[in-house]
Amino acid sequence: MNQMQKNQKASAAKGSEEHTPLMKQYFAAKNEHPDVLLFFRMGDFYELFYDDARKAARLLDITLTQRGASAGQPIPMAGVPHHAAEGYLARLVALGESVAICEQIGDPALAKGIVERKVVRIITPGTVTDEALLNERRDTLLLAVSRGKSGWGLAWADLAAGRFLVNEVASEDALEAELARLEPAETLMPDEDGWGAFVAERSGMRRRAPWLFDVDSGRRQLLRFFGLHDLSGFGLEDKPLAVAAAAALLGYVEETQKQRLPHLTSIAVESGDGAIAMNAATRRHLELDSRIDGDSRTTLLGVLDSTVTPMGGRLLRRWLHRPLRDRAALRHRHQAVATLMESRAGDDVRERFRALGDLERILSRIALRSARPRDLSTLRDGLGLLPDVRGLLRPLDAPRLSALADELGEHDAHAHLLAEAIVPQPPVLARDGGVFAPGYDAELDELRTLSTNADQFLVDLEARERAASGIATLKVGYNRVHGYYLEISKAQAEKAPTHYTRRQTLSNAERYITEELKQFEDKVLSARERALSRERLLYEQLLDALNERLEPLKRCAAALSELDVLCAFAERAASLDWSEPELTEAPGLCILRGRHPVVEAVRKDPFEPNDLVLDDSNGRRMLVITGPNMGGKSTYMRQNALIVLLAHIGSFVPAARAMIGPIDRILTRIGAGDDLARGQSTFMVEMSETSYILHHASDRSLVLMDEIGRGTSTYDGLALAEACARHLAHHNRAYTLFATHYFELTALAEPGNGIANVHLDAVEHGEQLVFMHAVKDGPADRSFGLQVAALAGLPKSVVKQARGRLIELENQGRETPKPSFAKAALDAPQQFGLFAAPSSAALDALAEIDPDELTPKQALEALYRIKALS
Ligand SMILES: Nc1ncnc2c1ncn2[C@@H]1O[C@H](COP(=O)(O)OP(=O)(O)OP(=O)(O)O)[C@@H](O)[C@H]1O
Repeated sequence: MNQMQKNQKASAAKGSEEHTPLMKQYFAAKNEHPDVLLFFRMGDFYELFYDDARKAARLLDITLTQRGASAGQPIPMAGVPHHAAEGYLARLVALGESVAICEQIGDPALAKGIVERKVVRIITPGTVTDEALLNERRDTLLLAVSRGKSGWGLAWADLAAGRFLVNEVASEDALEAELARLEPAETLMPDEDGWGAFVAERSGMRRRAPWLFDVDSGRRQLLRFFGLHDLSGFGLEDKPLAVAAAAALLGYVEETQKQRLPHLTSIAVESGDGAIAMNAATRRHLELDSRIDGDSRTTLLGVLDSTVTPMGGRLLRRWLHRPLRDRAALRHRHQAVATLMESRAGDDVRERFRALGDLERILSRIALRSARPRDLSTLRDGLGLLPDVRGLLRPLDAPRLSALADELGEHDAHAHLLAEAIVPQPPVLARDGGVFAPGYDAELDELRTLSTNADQFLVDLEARERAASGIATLKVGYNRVHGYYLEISKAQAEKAPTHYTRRQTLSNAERYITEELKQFEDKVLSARERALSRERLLYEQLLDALNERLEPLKRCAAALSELDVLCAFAERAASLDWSEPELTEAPGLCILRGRHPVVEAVRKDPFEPNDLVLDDSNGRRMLVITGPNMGGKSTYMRQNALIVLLAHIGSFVPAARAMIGPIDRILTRIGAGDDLARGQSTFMVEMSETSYILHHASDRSLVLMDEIGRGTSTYDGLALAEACARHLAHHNRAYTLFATHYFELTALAEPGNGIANVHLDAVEHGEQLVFMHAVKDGPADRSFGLQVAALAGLPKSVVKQARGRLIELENQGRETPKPSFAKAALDAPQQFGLFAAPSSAALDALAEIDPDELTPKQALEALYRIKALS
């Protein structure tokens, strides 16, 4: 029980007799929903009390006041206006808070005592479906995790899109990777000990009673929910942990939404086998869609996402986080992109899509019966585009595009229905009517005619009564409370005919009703009322008709989303000069004139393209990359990973040519900007990420290692870096890019052992240092560390002092033999010339010389000789 609950319980218990009836009602509702903020409807406001009020005041920056006292204690209170509640709810949900909405149920005017109130809905970060509470371009997921002997079960649902998926994973690492991929807004877990911090400390975590994750009752629950006899159709028979998670998730959704969920019609298994595996660290390091500094534009998604519709944008994000291994499917995507680009049909489709809207979420709202009139008009306009889009796709020769054209389906009847039913620009809310077009429903038209003709009747009546009474200023009016009236100014009131009955007295006028006006009022008002209820009925019927076609309509929305993404790929490829990658069956990576898509996009100066060739035949599986700070090592490594990733989502790539063999994983160890936030030391994180890589990399994995070992003392770091490099090269045999400042590691490269050196260069122009950014074969010959430090604005005196010390160190290094730690620390048997001493021939020659015996000329010649030997 948290502090808030204790306070409230104490306060409620202290003197429940003395609590006002209203507060008793409040406590009853609050006790049922102790863990969420309770929005308690009072007239035009939602009020929050006690700790809820304090919390809301803090989170929403609203005023904390007091509402009298109950049980002798002042009641802290904060409130938000009912009409503006959506904005506040959106902020709370974005902060990971859940809110129970307690509405007034009865009519306050009719209630004896206080009006009845009831919690009608609980809004939680993972279950929201209201347009205003959702991020347009990001899936909002609710996820449940179950735990068993064989691993973990995951189930996640996107209620706003009507998707429900499950998976099982065997290791904690895989669980963490899935959480990083899916980024759920809310996660349900059994309330038990022993969860890793990456689960237990996630924001939006909700602990639930462990028995809610029971497999057997979970299976029964799923069968009941989907109305099935067995779960084999979903492929869930041998996935008990996934079943348990799915049932826990459904239970929570039913509990909070308090309504049916007809749009969750099936569960799909999304196993990890079909995707290129990327762990949480890799997703972070590659800055796919977020950066530590929060600038999402300078991420891969920021550059790549030129989708026109929000649903296309969301699909692209999903693709980016789940690169495929199915090369046939990828080739079909590449071919579709090439065709859209060459034919320019992509541009035409995109043009049409600008009017498309978010059909995927609209269909969910139709299923949940919360669709608003403008959702229906957007759907109408979207369906109206289909013939055109199909026409654009038909002539194109690409199997995926033909398949998508088919999946769009035929929805003419429903397009027609909507076109006939809805006025061109319907109102925001269905409540006030005016949604249905004239001619759609005869009964509605008749009722509307009645109220329209009423206007003429009133004009006539006014004229007649003026003439009969002789009061020229008499006028007919209407107000909500008193209905229709005849108004006469105070001065003329005496002339009012006797059959006028007084209805209302104002300071300067009297208002009357007549029998005729009363009859008219009943007829018109009831016509209006009946027209409104007729519209409500028609609205429900329209939703019914659309719900009958929900599945084909959902398939249509999915096909439109995919088309949007493929067209965006075509647009990007054309605008950014990207080329079609070749997915080869032969292993290896050959990327010619590759570029970093994000660095290229943000740089004002041209980007220097670089090649990467890794395969067995040329003896290069690992590149040791050296070069100055700022030389471009990290950029080079990441650009190759991003190119591989882009190829595996179906996009073209920023390279002149890319031939890419089968890849099973992308693994990275780069930088460590967010380590402190994660409560581990920089070095600890570095080592645990490295350990993960050494345990998981295969000969089909692409591994990036950036400056490993730098987090500890030089010799420890160097020893570890070399041992890891050797393990990766000889044991994992992964395709590895290994950037390092330890020049000693360049000695790892030997003919035939799969390791090669490349370097990046800089040249000094007087005081200036110019980075070439070109990757060249061979090791770097110097580091320019001090020059870069000077560029960074280190005080001149410090740089000067460092330069002096460097010379000293270098001289010492030459004199003192380096410690022979390497053999002991490294696990590999081979001996590498780690700290290659000056060549022994040169030393021998030096030993033979007696300087006292030499003339200056002989000394100079000897020096040249020794230099040649070294
Ligand atoms: N191929 C390139 N063409 C043009 N500019 C580049 C290229 N590669 C890198 N750069 C520029 O150089 C900057 C530094 O690159 P990067 O961070 O990759 O260097 P680094 O060698 O990894 O440095 P450090 O060793 O200090 O981490 C980049 O931010 C980018 O602006």
